[in-house]
Amino acid sequence: MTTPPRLELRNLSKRFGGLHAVSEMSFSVQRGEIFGLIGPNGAGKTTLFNLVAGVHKPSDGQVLHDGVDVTGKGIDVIARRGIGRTFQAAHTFKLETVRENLRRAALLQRSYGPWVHFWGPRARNEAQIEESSQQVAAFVGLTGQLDQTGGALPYGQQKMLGVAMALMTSPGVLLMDEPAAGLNSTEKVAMGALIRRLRDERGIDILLVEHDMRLVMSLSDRILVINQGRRIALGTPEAVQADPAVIEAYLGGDHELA
Ligand SMILES: Nc1ncnc2c1ncn2[C@@H]1O[C@H](COP(=O)(O)OP(=O)(O)OP(=O)(O)O)[C@@H](O)[C@H]1O
Repeated sequence: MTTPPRLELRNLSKRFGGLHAVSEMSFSVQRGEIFGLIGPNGAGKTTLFNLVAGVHKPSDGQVLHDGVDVTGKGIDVIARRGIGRTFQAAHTFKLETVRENLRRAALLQRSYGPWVHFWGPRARNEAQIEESSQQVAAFVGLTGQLDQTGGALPYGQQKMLGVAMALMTSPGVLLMDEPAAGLNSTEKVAMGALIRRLRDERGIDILLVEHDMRLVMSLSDRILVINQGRRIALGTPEAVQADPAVIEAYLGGDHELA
C-alpha cells in the first residue's frame, strides 16, 4: 500500500457571500517536502491556509491529513492530529518569559474541547514540559533567552519564539504564515536556515505562505501559485518563475518575482 500524502486538498472551495476566495483547489504536500504557496495580494493564500488549519470550514471539497478526512474539523482537532501552525510574533505573550510562553503552547493543545476538565494543566507532566522547552529553545537558538520576557526579545527572536511555540505541540506538518515578514536580511537568512532544519532534522513537512520571493524560491521543493482563488501554476521554483501566467499575475503588483 502506498503511503498517503501528508496533506491533500481535493477541490477545496471557500465562498464568503458572493466572493469566491478559494475555488476548486487541489494539491498535496508530500512527506519530506517544503511546499510554498504564493500569489498576489488578495489571491486567497490566508483563506486557504485557514481552511487547512481549521479556522474556516470549506464551502466544498475535502482536506485529508495522512489519508484521513479532516474536512471542517476545528482548530483543536487539527492541532491534536499534528498539524501545527506557527504563532505570529503578535500572539506571543509579551509579559511572560520565553519558558512560560513555551509551557503555555504545550498546554494549549490539551486545553481545548470536551477533555478540558480531564486534561487540566496539572495533568501534563511539568518535568516533561520543561525538558521539551529546553530542547525546543536550543533548536531555535533561544536557550540564553529562556528567562527573558517575550516582549524584551528583538523582533527576529519573537518570530523564532512563535516557531518554537508551534514545535511544543510536536507537529508532523507545520503551516507557516509569512515567517519572514518584518525580518531584516540577516534574520531572514536565519529563519530560512531554521525552516530547512525543521524538515531535515525533525522530519517536519512545511506549508509555507511567504511574500519574500527570494526566500520562498530558495526553500521550496515545489510552489503553488494562486490568483483570485484559483491555481495558476504548480511546480519547481524554476518552472513557476518561468511560467507566463505567473509573470502576468505579478505584473504591476507590489512583489517582485525574483
Ligand atoms: N472573513 C472574510 N470575509 C469576507 N471576505 C474575506 C474574508 N477573508 C478573506 N476575504 C476575501 O477573500 C479574498 C482572499 O483573501 P486572502 O486574505 O485569503 O488573500 P491573501 O492571498 O492572503 O492576501 P494577502 O497577500 O494580501 O494577505 C480577498 O478578496 C479577501 O477580501
